Parts: sequence; C-alpha cells; structure tokens
Amino acid sequence: MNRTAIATKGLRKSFGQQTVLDGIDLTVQSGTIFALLGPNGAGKTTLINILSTLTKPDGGTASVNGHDVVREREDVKRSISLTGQFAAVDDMLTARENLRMMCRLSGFTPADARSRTAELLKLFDLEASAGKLVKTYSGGMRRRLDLAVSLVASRPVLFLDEPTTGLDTVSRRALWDMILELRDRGMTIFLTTQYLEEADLLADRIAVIAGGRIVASGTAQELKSRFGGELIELHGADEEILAVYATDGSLQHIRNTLNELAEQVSPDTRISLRKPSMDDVFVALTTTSTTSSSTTSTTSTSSTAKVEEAVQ
Ligand SMILES: Nc1ncnc2c1ncn2[C@@H]1O[C@H](COP(=O)(O)OP(=O)(O)OP(=O)(O)O)[C@@H](O)[C@H]1O
Repeated sequence: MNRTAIATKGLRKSFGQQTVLDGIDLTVQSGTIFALLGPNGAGKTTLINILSTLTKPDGGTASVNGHDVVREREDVKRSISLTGQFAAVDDMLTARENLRMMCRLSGFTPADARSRTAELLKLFDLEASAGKLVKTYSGGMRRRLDLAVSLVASRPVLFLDEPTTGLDTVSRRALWDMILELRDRGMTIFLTTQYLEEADLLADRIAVIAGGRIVASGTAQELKSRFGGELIELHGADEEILAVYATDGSLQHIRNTLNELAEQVSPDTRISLRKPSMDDVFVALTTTSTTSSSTTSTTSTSSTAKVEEAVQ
C-alpha cells in the first residue's frame, strides 16, 4: 500500500526581496527515492531545510511522516535523518570510534552500540578501514561515514543534500548502491542533486525546480518521453551542436522536420539522431533559448520544435 511520506502544498519562502520558493507542491511516497533536481541557487537546500525543520516557511504547508513541519516540529525531527546534521565526525577518531560514540550519545547501551556500529560499518563498506583515523580517509570514505553516522538512529525518512558532490565516479557509484540499499530496506529518501545521471539512475520520481517553482515532475522515463521519440541534432563544421529538434520518432515527422530545416540551414550542416536524455530535459526546463548553446538563428516551423519548446 502506498503511503505519503512527504507532502507540501503551496510552500513559500523569501529571503528579503528574493522569493526562493514560490508555491511548491510535492508528494513523496514512502519507501521511494525522490530527487529534487535544479541548478545552483534554485532553492533545493532551502526546501530541505524547511522539511527538516531547520528553516520556517513563510506560507503553505509541509508534512513529513504525517507531522506538520511547523506545528509538530519535534515529531518531524524524530522521523528524519539528515546527512551532515552531525557534521561532528571527529577526524582524530577512527570510524568505529565515531560510530560508537554517536550510538552512545543517542542512548544505545554499550552492547547495542557495538552491534549497530558493526552493522553500519558493513552496510557502508567501511569494515576494512574501521580502525583507521578518519583524517586518513578519502572523500568517498568520509562521505560514507557521514551517511553512516546520520543513520545511527533508525528513522523512516532520510534527507540527502547533494550527497555525491565532489566525489569521483567510483565513489559516487558506491554511494548510489548504498542509497538504493536503504530504499530497499524501506526508507524514504529525499535527495537534491545537480547531477542528471544521479537523478536518472537513482530516483523513483524526479521533480525539477527552477525559478522557485516545480517546473516538471515524474519518472525519468516520463520526463524524457516529453520529447517524443528521437531528437535531431544539427552540427557545425567543428562538430559543435547548433540546435536540437524534437520529433515523435516517426519517419514522416523526421522527414518533414529535415525538409524544413534544409531550407533554413547551410547545406554543409551535419545531422545526427539520438534518444532524449535527462540533460535535454534539464536544459529545456531550466534555461531560456537565448542562453542555451543549442540555439540557432533558424525559426521554428510547423513540424520543427526545438527541445526548449517541446518540453514545456
Ligand atoms: N539564509 C539565507 N539568507 C539569505 N538568502 C539565502 C539564505 N539561504 C538561501 N538564500 C538564497 O536563496 C537562494 C536559494 O538558495 P539554496 O541554497 O536553497 O539553493 P540551492 O538550489 O540549494 O543551490 P546550490 O545547488 O547552489 O546549493 C540563493 O539565492 C541563496 O543565496
């Protein structure tokens, strides 16, 4: 049975004159991974801060695990883990010592602290280095320990603010596996990211935030399918992409689009066909055609639709 873990309605937040969240409506089902995707400064951290009770909204409502984030703040706090919340991972202690200390501070008995520590070291693949000082850890190991520490107390909802920023590809993939494992154990995970691939591969549902609003939401497949079947890319002499046009993938539409483009672009323009990616969705939703590198001086005609137009 699907249960709602996080819900917001008309959520608003401004800092001074700047409106950061301009009426956010979201629903996240229990036991799923939800990715909030958006460019720098879009309001992702502000939304996580509101949902985790660190910041008060100016208007609208939000609930986590059935509790209102303003009126039932303590209940919300007891329902969530937030990575980085306990940024106090001590560099001069080992991972095992850090975890045991956090367990004891959270009220575990010594025996329970030992077994929870062992469980978390295993889950986050830190057993081999559990006895080494944290100051000797790589960025990826450190991030895994941060996550392990934030999960000392078992809570149903986990907030991850850009969990893999700055990690190399191997560490990023290792962390993704762990996030998926947490979801499979029944946790609800709300993460923010600027990495399209991360949202694409991890999330059950994605919402794209831009200009203080949710401009699109759905599964990765649903978002990509807004473009239809195939994209036509126009390339210049140096292989640079001049423009991207959406088609429904049918021979008829592709032929009509090419015929119309042939009248507008120089004869040595090259073309290629490809499937839509999350990058296309993101660029189309978060940039205007004047700033996109995929613009051209051609005008849209009856069967041509640049990706920025196709997805709106
Ligand atoms: N406490 C604050 N006081 C004033 N302005 C703030 C405050 N917190 C955030 N802002 C502003 O609100 C906007 C959104 O910030 P936020 O950190 O939520 O964005 P973000 O999507 O998380 O960005 P990034 O991906 O860069 O972390 C930014 O313009 C930021 O400068």
